[in-house]
Amino acid sequence: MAKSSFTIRVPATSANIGPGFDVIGLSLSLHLTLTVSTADSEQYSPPKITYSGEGADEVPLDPYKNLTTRVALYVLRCHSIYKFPSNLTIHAHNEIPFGRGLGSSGAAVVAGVLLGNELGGFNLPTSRMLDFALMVERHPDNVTAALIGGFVGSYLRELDHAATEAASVPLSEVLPEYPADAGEDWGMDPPMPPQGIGHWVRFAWTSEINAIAIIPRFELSTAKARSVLPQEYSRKDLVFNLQRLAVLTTALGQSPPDPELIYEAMKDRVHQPYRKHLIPGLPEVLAAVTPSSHPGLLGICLSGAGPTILALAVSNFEGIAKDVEAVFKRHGVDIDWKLLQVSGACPDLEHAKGTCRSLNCRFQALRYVPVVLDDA
Ligand SMILES: Nc1ncnc2c1ncn2[C@@H]1O[C@H](COP(=O)(O)OP(=O)(O)OP(=O)(O)O)[C@@H](O)[C@H]1O
Ligand SMILES: N[C@@H](CCO)C(=O)O
Repeated sequence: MAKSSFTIRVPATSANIGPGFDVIGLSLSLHLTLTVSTADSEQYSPPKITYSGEGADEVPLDPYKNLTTRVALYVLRCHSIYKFPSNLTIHAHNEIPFGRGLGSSGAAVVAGVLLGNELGGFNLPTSRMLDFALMVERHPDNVTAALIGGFVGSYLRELDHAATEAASVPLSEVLPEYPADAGEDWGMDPPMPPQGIGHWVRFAWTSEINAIAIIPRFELSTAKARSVLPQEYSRKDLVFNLQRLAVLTTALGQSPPDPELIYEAMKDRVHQPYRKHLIPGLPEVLAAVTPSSHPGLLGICLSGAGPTILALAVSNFEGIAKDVEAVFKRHGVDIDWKLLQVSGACPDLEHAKGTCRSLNCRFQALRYVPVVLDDA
């Protein structure tokens, strides 16, 4: 009886970093880890999921409802495999809090793509795996940083008419909640992702910069936080963000990092001002903690769609976190905080393309890159 097992580990991510709305993301040292095994047997038995850690009390354990396994099944079905392998067991251990702006859904989606790829033995290139992830989570910043690792910028290619249609299918058709007893008789084939939807580059990251995640104890869904954004922006506000984004992507790779440059470059006028009423205390938090009031701080912003605050700093981590906590407390919001590391940029071309999966990469920080480890 053949038996195989493997582990998939995908990092949390922080998107936007101030001015880079839907463009830049960082992978962070909190993980979603799947421990997977399959075993051949004469009789088919359906997948069994167990789950521990963040979200354990709310995540569905039915493989046809769970986000990660639905994504894996989508990848399998796109390759004409209509059911999970027999005797599949998955234990998910999750350190990424749900709905806080730390990319929990992006990590779950990327884990699903890696799982589908591994179960099917497809050996898909990274760019193709990103296509699948982008059919599910349609802004590229979290999923690209989760898949590639490090400090990453990405854009979506302008698709031709047919590809635009293919990529615009409603999520419910990409990921229907399959009835568990439907067997292979699904009706429609799933929509194939167009080729080469997302493109990315990994920026340099200075290893002395750490990330403080100050995490309010309430959830804010990305969908809700996106629904409050305007459809149009003034030229003034767009130029404000573009100027800062251009500086930020290089400034965070320079050693020693320059607090004056980075603090200003992490300001934003595209999403944070519109989200402030969803996060009590946000404007005060952003105004109260500066490099002059808190030496060691480089910059501060909303992490992803919030409500987590991301402070980048080289020292004084606890002092910064405690003062943000005090501001939130005045607004009746309790928080938890974590000191996290960001993966760095490896100058090796293979790594820069995101194809390196080595755990022994000499660039220490690459250990946060998502990995599939063969435990067999
Ligand atoms: N490990 C997981 N397994 C299954 N479902 C998950 C997992 N992680 C997240 N989800 C689903 O994703 C939802 C959270 O997604 P949402 O996009 O609102 O927030 P987020 O990804 O944590 O934040 P952001 O996108 O701003 O960084 C959860 O409520 C849950 O339904
Ligand atoms: N760029 C996205 C990230 C959400 O995770 C947003 O801010 O809505």
